[in-house]
Amino acid sequence: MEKNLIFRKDNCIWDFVLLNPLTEETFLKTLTYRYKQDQIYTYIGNELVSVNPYKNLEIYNEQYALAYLRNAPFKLPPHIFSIMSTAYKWLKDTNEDQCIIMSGESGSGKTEVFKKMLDFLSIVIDNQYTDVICVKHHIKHANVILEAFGHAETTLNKNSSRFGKFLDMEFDFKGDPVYELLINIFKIVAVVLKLGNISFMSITNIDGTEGCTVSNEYEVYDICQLLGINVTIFKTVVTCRRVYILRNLESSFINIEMSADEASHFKDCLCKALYSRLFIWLVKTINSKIKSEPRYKRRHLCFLDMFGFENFNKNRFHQFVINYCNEKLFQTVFEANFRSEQEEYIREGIQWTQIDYNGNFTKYKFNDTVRVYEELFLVLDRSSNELKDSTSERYFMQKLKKFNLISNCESYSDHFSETERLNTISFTSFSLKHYVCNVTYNSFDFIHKNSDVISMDLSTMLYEGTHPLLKSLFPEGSVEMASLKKKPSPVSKQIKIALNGILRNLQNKKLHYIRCFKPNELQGPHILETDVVLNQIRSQKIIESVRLRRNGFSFSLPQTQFLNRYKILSLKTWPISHLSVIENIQYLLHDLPIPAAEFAFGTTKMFIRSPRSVYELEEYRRQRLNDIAVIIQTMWRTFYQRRKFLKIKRSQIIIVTAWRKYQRRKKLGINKGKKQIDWAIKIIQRHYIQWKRYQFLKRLICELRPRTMSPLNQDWPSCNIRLAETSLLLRKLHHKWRCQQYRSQFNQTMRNKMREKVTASILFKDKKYCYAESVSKPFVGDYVRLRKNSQWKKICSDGNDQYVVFADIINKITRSTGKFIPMLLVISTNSLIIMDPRTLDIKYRIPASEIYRISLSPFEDNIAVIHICSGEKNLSNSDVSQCFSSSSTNISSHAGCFFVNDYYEKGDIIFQTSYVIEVVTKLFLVIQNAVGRPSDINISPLFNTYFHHQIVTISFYYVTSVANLQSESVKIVRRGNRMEISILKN
Ligand SMILES: Nc1ncnc2c1ncn2[C@@H]1O[C@H](COP(=O)(O)OP(=O)(O)OP(=O)(O)O)[C@@H](O)[C@H]1O
Repeated sequence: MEKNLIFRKDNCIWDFVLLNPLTEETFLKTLTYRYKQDQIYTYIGNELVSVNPYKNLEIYNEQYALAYLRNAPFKLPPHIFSIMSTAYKWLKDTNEDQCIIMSGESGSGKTEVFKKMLDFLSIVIDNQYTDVICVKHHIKHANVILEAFGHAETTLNKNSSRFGKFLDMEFDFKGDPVYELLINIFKIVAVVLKLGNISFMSITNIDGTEGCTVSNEYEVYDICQLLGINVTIFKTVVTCRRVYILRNLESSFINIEMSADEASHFKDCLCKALYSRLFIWLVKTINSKIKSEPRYKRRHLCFLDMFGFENFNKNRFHQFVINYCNEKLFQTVFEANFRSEQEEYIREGIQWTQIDYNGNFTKYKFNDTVRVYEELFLVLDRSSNELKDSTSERYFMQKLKKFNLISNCESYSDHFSETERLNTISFTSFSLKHYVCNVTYNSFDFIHKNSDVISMDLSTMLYEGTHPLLKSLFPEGSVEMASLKKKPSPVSKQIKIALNGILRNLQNKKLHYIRCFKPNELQGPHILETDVVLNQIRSQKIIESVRLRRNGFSFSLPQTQFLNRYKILSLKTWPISHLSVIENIQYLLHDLPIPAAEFAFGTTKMFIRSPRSVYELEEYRRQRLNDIAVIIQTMWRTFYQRRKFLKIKRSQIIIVTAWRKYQRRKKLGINKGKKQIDWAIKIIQRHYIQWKRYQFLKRLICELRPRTMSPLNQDWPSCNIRLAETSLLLRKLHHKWRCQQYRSQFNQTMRNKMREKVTASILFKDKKYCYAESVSKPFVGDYVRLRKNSQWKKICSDGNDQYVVFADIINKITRSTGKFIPMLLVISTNSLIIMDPRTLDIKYRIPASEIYRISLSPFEDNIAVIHICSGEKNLSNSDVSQCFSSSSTNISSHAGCFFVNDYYEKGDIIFQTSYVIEVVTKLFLVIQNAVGRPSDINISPLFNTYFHHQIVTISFYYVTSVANLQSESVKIVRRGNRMEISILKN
């Protein structure tokens, strides 16, 4: 269910199929209850019953449309959007055209349903195509225009359709409509209105004959101006009748003046002709504009909104035609719904108990009434052709009697009928038995309205007008047509052709029914008149429909089509199965999570009982199609990549072959002359370089011998560029040798100092502004004493262990956090001790084996401490000296101290130790970057290193407060000359 969409609480049943017991009373009670709750829609299986609310309900907005589009119909309360959504989805998913039929009396809400459905479509149809947006507007605009022209107020409905709508929308394969629309003309409407204002005045001519004249001439001028016709001709045509006479074998026309009444009647005919022809032209124009090119087969979604059944006090030709359409439509729907469906069950061998749909209407026979209509139309057409005075209804009635074809039918009765002889039915009236009720029609004007003919003079006058539409509206006015004397087809014929066309159109479509009910005759909200509704329940055979839906099936498909459509839902039937269709369907049904009772096998078809099962089946199919789409995608990608790979492989083979070929050719001595020259060049080069090297070594011996042994001496003779590499190696070797010579002079104390200098150099070189200056200064070792006014203190020195105190760091930490008193941090090879500087109480002790291997203090100006140690193994002196000798870093004196007592793996130490020094230096930068500027964030990192050949992992701890030791690990991997450092959070 959609977010933020609140459906009204609905405790009553949604589907009349579930009604128990099923009687007119229970049906009416449920309908009334739901209507009072504003639940105006209820299902009968896959049909919908709608009761006109006569008030606006907030259930037709975009949110509702999308909710019904996205959800299964049975998940949400009944709604027209649900019917619409089902039809739309079927249209997209199957090749079947869909048609939604709205049926019901005049004022039951059919047109509103139609409009809401268009709203639904305009919401759900994809907006990305500008054509589609255009179409949506066109549909709406066309509907507004057609409503404006074709609706009128009647006693049954304030906005009653006077025309039937059959909207046939073509959809392309993407489910978007593919047509456009164009309309507009108002001048003629203005003429019709103005004609209505014209009145006639009786006059007596000089010869004593009666005539008439237009009393409000200004209207005539307006009309003539709008239509572009001559005023004098107009006045003559509307007041005189031209009569053809034959005198002394000579024919001529004379004008006979009409009385005021005659002229007024004539004017009304003109009005009607103008309006009706304009409307027909409008519909034709819209149809021709919206018709798409029949390039390929598209799917159709149709809506049939017929004018509703009408029964007034006086029923004329209009009602006669409207009710014919209703009768015929109802017969078709009824046939499709009851007769053909039940016949199909029997034909297909489905166990079926016949439903008696004649029920209360045994006296009424559809076919009878429709047949009577057909014959009445026939008589009407003949009468129209024969009759010169087209206003005589008596003539029509006599004709009916004369033909005497229909008077024996039960559905028909008139003045002459036995049953009606004693009744009050007038001579000019006849009565027909309709599926809704008996209706008495007055045949007055039937012939005239059916023939829809206007005088030749009028047609000619209008045809010759300058208004661009008149020629198309009155083509019979042209000289050519006039000579043919061709009359337009009678209305009855036009109606029959149009209706039969529509009904034929319905035959191949899946029909969806919306049965509209009118709740009351007052046309107001909140009132449900039992009699009014009961009559509709009976006339529409609703109870029988519910019974049919309850016992029948909502959906059927030929077995092969059923299998083809749903076989993807079982692995036994898809992709390939060699079983028979029936066996496959049986396997398929077995694998489906839908009860078997929902399906029935006919001899050639499969039947599915409830709409819910059909929907579920479709949902499963849709999901499965998605899965299959993924499989196809994957397979395509695999195929595509493999094809690419094979192409690359082939190219590689071609390149390698070519290369080998080239090598072979080279080896076989092709281009021999060039090879010899190359060889000679190489020999000469080699001799030259040997000579140069000799010269260089000689110079080295001379130049380096008298020099001092100081490792600080950077002098080195220059050399030829080809000897640069050799020169560098020699220089390094020489430097090592000089360092060794230099160190061999040291005693243990000096050695220790030197180690500290080296560490200080690692830490501060290129980082401290005073570094360069401090290099040559001897390292004193006791920097505590160097610091005046500090709380620093050398605590003790016991045996091989030495302690470094850097209270300033602690001081700074505690000052910045504001939580702790100044502390002393003591780092030894065995432990880290934090002490109160005033009392020298040990506050915190961490065993060295657990915490650190290298500790580093990078903060205070002149302080840097690197302490490399291990609880496991001490380094021998030779190891240490080897370690230092491996370092190319200059040993220098600096404030700070350094201890080396490292664990190493044999054979790796030289490389690894120098590497660690490099690492620590880099690490320092990493930490700086990671935690910010050291002066702001006071941390004291403690490093822990492990050496595993080329991989060094250093864990370091940093103290954000004395009591809070946090740890992180840095993984360092050496790749050639490059070192990759990454921080691993613990
Ligand atoms: N769903 C609805 N919500 C609100 N008002 C409605 C609804 N359906 C119908 N109405 C009201 O009922 C009136 C009559 O409805 P509508 O014109 O659709 O009837 P109809 O069956 O098409 O009649 P006809 O056959 O005479 O054309 C509408 O003008 C409208 O005021």
